[in-house]
Formats: sequence, C-alpha cells, structure tokens
Amino acid sequence: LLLRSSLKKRNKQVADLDLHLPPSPAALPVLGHLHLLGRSLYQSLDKLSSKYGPLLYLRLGPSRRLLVVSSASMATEVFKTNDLAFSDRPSFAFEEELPYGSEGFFSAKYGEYWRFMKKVCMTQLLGAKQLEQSRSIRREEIASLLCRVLESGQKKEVIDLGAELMKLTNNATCRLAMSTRVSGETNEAEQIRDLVKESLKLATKVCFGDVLGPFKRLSFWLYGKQAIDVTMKYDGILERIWKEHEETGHKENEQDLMDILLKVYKNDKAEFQMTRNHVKALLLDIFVAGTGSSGEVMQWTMSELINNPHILKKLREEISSVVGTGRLVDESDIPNLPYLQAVVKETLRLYPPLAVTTRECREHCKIKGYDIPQNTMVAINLYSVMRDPEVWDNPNEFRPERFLVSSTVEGHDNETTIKGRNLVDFVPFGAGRRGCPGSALAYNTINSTIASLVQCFDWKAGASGDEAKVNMEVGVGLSLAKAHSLVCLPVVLFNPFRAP
Ligand code: HEM
Repeated sequence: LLLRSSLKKRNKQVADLDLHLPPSPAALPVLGHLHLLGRSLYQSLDKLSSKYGPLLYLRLGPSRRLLVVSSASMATEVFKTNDLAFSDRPSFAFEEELPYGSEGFFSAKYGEYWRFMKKVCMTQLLGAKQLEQSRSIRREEIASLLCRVLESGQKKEVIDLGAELMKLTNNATCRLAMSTRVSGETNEAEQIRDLVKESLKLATKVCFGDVLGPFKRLSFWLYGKQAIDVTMKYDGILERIWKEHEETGHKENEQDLMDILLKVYKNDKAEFQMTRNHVKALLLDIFVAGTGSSGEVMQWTMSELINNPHILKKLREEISSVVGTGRLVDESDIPNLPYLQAVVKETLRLYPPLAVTTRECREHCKIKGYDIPQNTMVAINLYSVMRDPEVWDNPNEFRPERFLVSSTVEGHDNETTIKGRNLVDFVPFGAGRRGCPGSALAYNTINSTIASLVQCFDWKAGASGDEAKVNMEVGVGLSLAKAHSLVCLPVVLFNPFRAP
C-alpha cells in the first residue's frame, strides 16, 4: 500500500512540475501542510493567507490537494468569472458507505440531479409562495420565545438566550419541513436536532480518513459503525413521518416540504426520478443548514447589540418610528426597517456561520495566471473575504452604517465596484450557482426575531445581569460559533400579549 501510494504521489509531483501552481509554504513529508492547520480551520487559513497571499496551494496528507481562496478579488474569480468550473463539491472518503452519503443535495456533483433539485428548491421548497405560507409558523415560534423571555423578565431571572434561539430555529425548521411536533413527550423536533448533530459530528470524523492516505480505512473502523447507527435512527423517524404524511396529507395551503417532495417523488413525468433516499437526504441537508446557522447569527447579533448600546438604541428607535407603540413588529415591517437589515448584514459579515465553503474544480482553469488542475479541492474562506481590507474599511469593527451607504440596503447585495471592477465581497451565503438557496428564509427568520427581542426588551450582560460586556470568544470547530452560549437578563419594555 505504501509503495503504491508513494508511486502515485511521485507521478503527481512530476505532473505538478509542469504547472505554474499558486504559492505554497514549505511542506513536511507525508503530512504535507496538515501541521499548519489548527482546531479552527478558518483562523488557520486566515493566518496562512496573511503570510503567503490570498491564493494558496496546500497538501493535506499524502494525496489531498487544496486551493485556498482568501480575498474578495480571488473570490470573484471563483464565484463569478469561473463559476461553472467551480460548481462541484468535493467527494469525501466513504461517502458511498454512509447512509445517503452520496445522495445529498449539498454534496451533489454539478449535474442532472443537482440542477433538478435546485429548480425544485427555488420554485417550490424555498420559493416566495412557500416563504409566505410558512410566515405563520415563524410568527408562532417567535411568540412562544417572547412568552418564555417575558416570564424570565418578570421574575428578574437571567435566561440562556443562545439555547432559546437554537430552539426557535430548530422548531421552525422542523415544522416547515415536516410539520413535526415541537412540544410534549415525543418532541420530534428535539429528537431530530440531537440525531442530526451527532450524525454530522461522526460523519466529519469518518471523512478525516481523507488525509490519512493508505491508512484511511482507520477512521471508518473507528467511527463508521456509530455514524451508520445514528443516521439509521434519524431514518426511522423520517420513515414514520413519511407514512403519516401518506396516510393523512395536508390541505393545499398547509403543505410542508415533505408534502411537496412526495409529490415530486411520485411524479413519473418529472425530468428526474428522485429516489426515497434523495428525499430523506435533502431533508437532512435542510435540517443541518437551516437550524444551527440562523441560531448562531441571532446570538452574535444580540451579543453585538448588548455590547453596543448606542446601536441597540438606534435600532429600537427605528422600530418604534415604523411600528408605533401599540403592536408587535411583524415580518411584513422588515422592508421598512433598513437599519435592522444593516445590523443583521453586519453580523453576517463578521460572523459567517459557515466560515469556509468548499468546492471542486471540474476542469483545468487559470486564476491570475496560476494553473488550477482539474479535481482540485477549493476552500473559500468567507471569513477572510468579508474582512478583506482592500474592500472593507476598518474590517474588524461592527459598523452597520456601512450597509446604508448605498441608497437601499438591497443595493449592497454581494458586490462592490472598486476601480471599475465588480468584486464579490459580501458572501455569508456563498455566491454563484452553488450559493445558498435558503438565504431569504434565513433573513426573514433572523430579522423578525431580532426586531421582536429589541422592541420588547432591554438586555443586561452576564449570568447575573451585571457584567459590562458579553464574552465574544469564538468556539473551535468547523463553524464560527460562540464559545459560550449567550446568557443575559431581559428587562421588559413592552408586553405585546397584554390587552391595551
Ligand atoms: C444564516 C443562515 C445561513 C447561512 C449563513 C448559510 C450559508 C450557506 C453557505 C455559505 C453555503 C455554501 C454556498 C457556496 O458554496 O457558495 C450554503 C449552502 C446551502 N444552504 Fe445555506 N445558509 C443558511 C441558511 C440556510 C437555510 C435556512 C437553508 C434551507 C432551509 C439552507 C440550505 C442550504 C443548501 C441546501 C445549500 C447547498 C446549496 C448547493 O450546494 O447548491 N441554508 N449555505
């Protein structure tokens, strides 16, 4: 095995000699550049790019090649100039052996299945009609969050707002996806959240085999069985809910995502025939993508607002000038609240939950004169792109006003014109054809929840509500999450449920 692997490596090195590859720091034998990566991927890549430049070529273990992209100018090359060439996702070790490992939408190769599902996502699952129809779910989940916060406020008790926000996004996503029960003894939303979290953790450990070269089976021996067991538990819940959907169904205007997918699945005339696993894998993608990320962004937003009372005050003034003092702010008010949108965008810029997105190059191409060989894995560090000093003034400061410079907030969607070039610089949802299809849903959930929390309460930091600042330490791991859940004291300003 060792002999075969080293021969393969030598052939690759010889082929690489003919190419003009991007800069690469000195590598160790076998490990390549693995030793340069710490527990927080986006931070390690950010550090490397400030030393070696915004386009880097790394070797992870004996065989994996990785192109690292870290500036707005380089991101524009990937997301815009060469969008089609970079529209694949990389394959990972053992995906064929994990349940629906190769059937997900997120990880799908750019091809017939991905194009079909993208259309279904944009026109049906996450389109304008479904967003409108699911508005009542978000309104109910926000109301039940406000009730719990009101109770803490009235008792002058601190609340774990971080945990509450995670619960809100999880409940809202599970109801939107499959009308699951979110309370009582069989709280399906909580069961699904725990299983999805565990299965993702184990799958990541199994995929680590990718950098172990000839020893890659080791990671599957260690974690493969556990990963399969956890995913099969999720599968069991889904099969039960699927059966309930087939037996009872929902009215046309109460359809959830599973109802829509079952119709697509059963349509013999559809352009692409989905399998049962395609449906379950897509719902898994939606749980993974839909819950944690919006919850994290809301925690960071509230933390920044507590730490910047002048911004909190300005936002509350905007809400009260638009909504008045007699009713709760609603999702339909958002277009009239530009400062709210700017606050949320500024949080997404500084704390993108998926700090690094991965792609794969489908064909040999060139970036700024450098060769990028076919099948190279690409890591675009969204964190670095959105702190690129070439396009963002004082990039590390929380300044929502920067999004108000253009006449509308929508004006700064994801590009800025600098020296006659349109640069893709605001990318919390990625960009191009593989960009996030859930951004409108995420904006609606985040904007309306933050507006309600700001309108109804004032906030004091810390476990006893007497600390000067919220601790902004970042946790380790793949996502950009807070190290400590946001615990704070709510002070009631307005009770929307009290009769006038
Ligand atoms: C704050 C919330 C969210 C953030 C920051 C976020 C961010 C991202 C990013 C960075 C990507 C990769 C894009 C790329 O490679 O260019 C992505 C992909 C994706 N996201 Fe989101 N997302 C969020 C919420 C959601 C929600 C609510 C859903 C669905 C309910 C969703 C579904 C997806 C899917 C299915 C993909 C894969 C798209 C593809 O490969 O074609 N996301 N998201």
